Amino acid sequence: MLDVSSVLEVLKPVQDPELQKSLVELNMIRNVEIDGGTVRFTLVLTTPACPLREFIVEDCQRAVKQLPGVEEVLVDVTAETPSQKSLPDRTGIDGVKNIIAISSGKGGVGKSTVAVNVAVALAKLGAKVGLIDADIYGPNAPTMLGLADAKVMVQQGAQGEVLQPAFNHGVKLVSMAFLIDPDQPVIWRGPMLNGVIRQFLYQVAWGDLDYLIVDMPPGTGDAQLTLTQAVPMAGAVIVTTPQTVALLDSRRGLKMFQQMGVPVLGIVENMSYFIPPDLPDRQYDLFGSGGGEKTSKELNIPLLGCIPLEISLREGGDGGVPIVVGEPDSASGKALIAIAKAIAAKVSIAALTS
Ligand SMILES: Nc1ncnc2c1ncn2[C@@H]1O[C@H](COP(=O)(O)OP(=O)(O)OP(=O)(O)O)[C@@H](O)[C@H]1O
Repeated sequence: MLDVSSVLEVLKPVQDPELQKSLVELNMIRNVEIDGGTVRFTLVLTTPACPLREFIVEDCQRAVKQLPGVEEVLVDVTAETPSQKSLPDRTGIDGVKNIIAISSGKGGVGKSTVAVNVAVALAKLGAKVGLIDADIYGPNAPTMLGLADAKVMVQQGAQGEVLQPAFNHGVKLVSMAFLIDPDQPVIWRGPMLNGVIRQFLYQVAWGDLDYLIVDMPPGTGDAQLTLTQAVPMAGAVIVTTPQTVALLDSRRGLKMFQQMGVPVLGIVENMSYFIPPDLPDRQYDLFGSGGGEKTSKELNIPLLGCIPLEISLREGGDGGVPIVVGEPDSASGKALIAIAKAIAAKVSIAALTS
């Protein structure tokens, strides 16, 4: 007899491939309905950016089709991103589920490019996303998001004055660039940074967010400490290039996050190889190869992906149309979308298993 409990019974052995637990036990199968030979249910994933969405749906369909009398299995897929656990000594942000730092040991390795494209890719996949550009040395996220001329507006909220973030490509943005005078030397900007980071966390009308991405200044300075001491973080991603110096610097960053109790979700290797625009099938290892993989193995941190050096990626950044929107099928576009999915998966696993 085809009924709800027999459907749940055959679905029990189907596991979330990353959490390695039963979908039924994780309460990811809901609203089972049976209409003649048609079985319909909702699969609630832990992130709209789930990289294994299709596989999970197929596994569910295969399992239910084993039941006699089933002709059709319809799966409605939705997502509820789990929230990172709050910590006794750190204050979360109301409505913001997961805060992720994008960090690098040194400047110019493509940290902002990764932060912006990951944010936009997650938004495109259906998540609610915010981005804090906390980089005092090169606050270029507004340009990359097509918001170079935007201003953050101050509004009177219930809790006093709040900043209204700028918005484009599905991402809410606040940036140091909206606040600083570009002609002022960087040395004068440093002292204001800590206060500004707190303001960007707690005095912005973020609304509900699945992910708040923070584009950090390079290195292991005060901004990192302020952030990791203030809010509970879902994790940090370290961007590096294949060059050894960049790798050494990123090790320092890794240690700092670990000491502050922030999980390091993985390493992203940028500028891994060069793809000439006129010879898109060729690949040149300009800075040597395999550095990210080697570090990932040595430090036992996952390698989330490798991004090629591609002219269209820089052009997308300069033109305010991130490559994951402008040319999602390019090599770097694909790499960045896969990295966004990998980050989302790691965050969900951490939230559900910690
Ligand atoms: N894989 C890539 N291919 C082509 N250009 C890239 C790539 N990654 C980054 N760039 C370009 O390199 C420049 C520096 O990148 P980005 O601003 O993202 O680095 P950053 O680490 O955030 O630097 P900073 O520390 O100065 O903020 C930008 O012009 C960007 O478009």
